[in-house]
Amino acid sequence: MSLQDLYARHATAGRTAADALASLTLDIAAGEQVAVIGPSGAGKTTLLEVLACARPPSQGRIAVDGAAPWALPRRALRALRGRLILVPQVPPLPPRQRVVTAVLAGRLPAWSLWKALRSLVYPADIPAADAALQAFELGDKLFERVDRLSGGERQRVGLARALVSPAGLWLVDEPLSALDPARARRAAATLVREAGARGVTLVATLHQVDAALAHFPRVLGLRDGRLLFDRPAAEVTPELLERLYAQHEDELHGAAPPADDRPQPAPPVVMQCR
Ligand SMILES: Nc1ncnc2c1ncn2[C@@H]1O[C@H](COP(=O)(O)OP(=O)(O)OP(=O)(O)O)[C@@H](O)[C@H]1O
Repeated sequence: MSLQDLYARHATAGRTAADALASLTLDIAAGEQVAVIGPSGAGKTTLLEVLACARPPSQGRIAVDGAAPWALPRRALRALRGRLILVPQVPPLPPRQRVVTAVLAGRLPAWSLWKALRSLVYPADIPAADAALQAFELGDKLFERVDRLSGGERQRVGLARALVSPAGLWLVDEPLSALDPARARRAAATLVREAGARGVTLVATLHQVDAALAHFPRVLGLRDGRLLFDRPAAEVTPELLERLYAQHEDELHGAAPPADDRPQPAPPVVMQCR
C-alpha cells in the first residue's frame, strides 16, 4: 500500500470540515506488521478507513495492490475490499447470533451466497472457528450468544474473525481497548504471530504504547493527522513518545478510560467487505 501526500476527513465530518489526515506519505509492504499510535483524535481510525478503501481521500493518492482503488470500476473495488478485513474497535455483532456464526462471518468473501446462508443455520467450519477462538482464549464461548459476552470478549471475537478470513490485509482498530493489561499483551502477541504465520499484512491502531513497541516491528506515530515518526519499534525513543503525547501524557501512561466508558465511535463503515 502506498499513500502520497494524502488528506482525508473523518467519517462523520461534513464536506467543509478540516481534514483528519494531512499530507500523509507512507508505504507499507506486503507482510509487514505495523502499529499506529498517537493521542486520541490523532486520525488513527480515519487512516484505517482510508487503507480499507472505505473512505476516499479528499486530496492525494492511495494505491493498494498497485491499483488506485477509487479509479476502479465498482466490481473491481468490491473485489479489492474482499481481500481485506477491517476490524472495528466495537465489532457490530447481531445480538442473538452465536459466537461461532459471528466468527465464521469472516469467511463470507470466500463463500457463495448459498453457502453463506446455509452457514447461518449449519456453521460451515466449526473447527476453524474453534481454533481462532482458542487463539484468543475464548474456546469456551463457541456456542455462546454474542449479547452475553463482555466488551473485551466481543473485541476478541472480532479478532478471531480476522483469523478465519481469507483476507491478506488485516486493519484492526484498537483491538485491546477493553482488555485487562495481561490479556491485552497476550492478544497483541497472538495477533502479530498469527499475521506473521499467514504472511498477512497487519496494520493496528493501539492506545497501549508498550504493546505496540513490544510486539510490532514498525511503529507509526500520528499526531493531529500528521506522521510524526515512522520507525522500527527499537528506535522509538522516550523523547519521541513525549513529543507524540505532549499535553496527552495520561494516554501515554495508560490512563485512557476503558472503551465501554468512552463515547461510542461512529458506526463502522465496513466490517467485512465482499
Ligand atoms: N464530525 C466531525 N467533523 C469534523 N471533524 C471530526 C468529526 N468527527 C471527528 N472529527 C475529527 O477527526 C479527527 C480524527 O478522528 P479519528 O477518530 O480518526 O482519531 P483517532 O486517533 O482514531 O481517535 P481515538 O483514538 O480517540 O479513537 C479528530 O481530531 C476528530 O476531532
